[in-house]
Amino acid sequence: MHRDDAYANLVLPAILRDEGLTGRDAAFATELTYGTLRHVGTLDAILTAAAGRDVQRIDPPVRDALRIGAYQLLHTRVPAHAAVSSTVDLVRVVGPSATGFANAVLREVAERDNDGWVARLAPPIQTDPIGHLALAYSHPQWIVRAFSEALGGDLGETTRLLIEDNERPPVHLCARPGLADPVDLADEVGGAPGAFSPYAVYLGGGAPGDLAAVADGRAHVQDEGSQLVADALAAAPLDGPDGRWLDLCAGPGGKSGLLGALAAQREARLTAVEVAEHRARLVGNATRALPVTVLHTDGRLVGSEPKLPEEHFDRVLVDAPCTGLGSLRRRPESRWRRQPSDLPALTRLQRELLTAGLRAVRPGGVVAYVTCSPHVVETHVTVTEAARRCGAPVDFVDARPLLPVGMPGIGDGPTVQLWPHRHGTDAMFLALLRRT
Ligand SMILES: C[S@@+](CC[C@H](N)C(=O)[O-])C[C@H]1O[C@@H](n2cnc3c(N)ncnc32)[C@H](O)[C@@H]1O
Repeated sequence: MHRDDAYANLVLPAILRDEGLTGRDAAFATELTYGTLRHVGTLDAILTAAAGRDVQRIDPPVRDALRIGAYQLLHTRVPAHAAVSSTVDLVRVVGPSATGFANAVLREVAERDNDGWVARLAPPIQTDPIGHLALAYSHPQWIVRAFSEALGGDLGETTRLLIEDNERPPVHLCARPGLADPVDLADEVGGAPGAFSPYAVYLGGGAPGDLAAVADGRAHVQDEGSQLVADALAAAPLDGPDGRWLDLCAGPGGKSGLLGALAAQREARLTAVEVAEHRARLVGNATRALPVTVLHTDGRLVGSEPKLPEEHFDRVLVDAPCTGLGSLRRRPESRWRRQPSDLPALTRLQRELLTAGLRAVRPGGVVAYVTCSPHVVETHVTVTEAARRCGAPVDFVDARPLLPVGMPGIGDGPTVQLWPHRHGTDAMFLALLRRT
């Protein structure tokens, strides 16, 4: 993972298959991999202290073995002697000259539990709350700062969010409207209907790729929050025609799948735009048999691409590329890959795509701007800037009444922010804008 910049959720299943690991062994290997990747920031601080030298100066294969060993010692019920000896056995393979060193470092790590190490190494919460939370809950400081800002500076809530990010989330399915009933689907897959989305099913366990309902297009894998924001766009009140829907950033096709199924029920047609060729193909697969036209092009070409005329569409979704800080639970390595320096290029693209969406919608039509990030620069700042610069009059629509009745903690409007620790969803942001 560290050497090749790979993604755990893509690489690990193939490795487990190649190694013939199944059942409890596969589950344990998965927990060690995901857990170590999530906690690596804190583990590295602990290993640096235990080794008496910067962990970055340890030979990478030995360093990775030590991280896995420290994770076992501090976060699992594996007995300390077993964690140390299995890690030393691993070091014997990847760096034989370092076995004595690894043994000494891990014995030092085992001297304290995780809380003991945090108490020793983290800066005091009173003087450096961001630094404290970053070390205690293994997130980069800039991400903790961004979360805290989006949560109005509430450190208690920020802490709950960081804790939630370190948990493995359940898989959510979307029972496609008109094609599957969520209660029946929950029975079929041994899951439970979702708490908020009328289409959601929480999968109890097992691989979603093996499910007949997913294979035959009655359902797809999709976070419940993603379902809610797509549904809110479809539910926004509209005067006049309602047959032309547009998804300007469609790949890999989760929201297009749900919008396409809703469009089928309402005799509407969805145009799904995606700039990356392989992702456009995924959108095609995800929307087979639905009233969806996939367009492999740049969404910013509204007005110059003949199939994307200005003032043409009734409902437009701009599910913009973003840092993904709202779905760190699902991608254990991503918090360490993302950098604050990613923001300027991303926010510029977000602004340009939202501006294009606002040009594509007809007067009276609705645009939903969505990110799976709660970073205020990607949410409120982008929306305000795009609305100001788009050159057309736009109003905010209060999105809250378009979420399920009584759903708590979605913000003070007119935009909506969902949270893993409040709703069990990814941290989806939704702004609804109407061209006047
Ligand atoms: C957040 S993802 C969309 C997720 C998707 N709506 C879903 O629910 O599955 C953003 C997508 O926008 C695409 N994208 C990036 N720049 C684009 C552009 N200029 N025009 C169209 N699509 C773009 C990315 O390739 C990526 O697939």
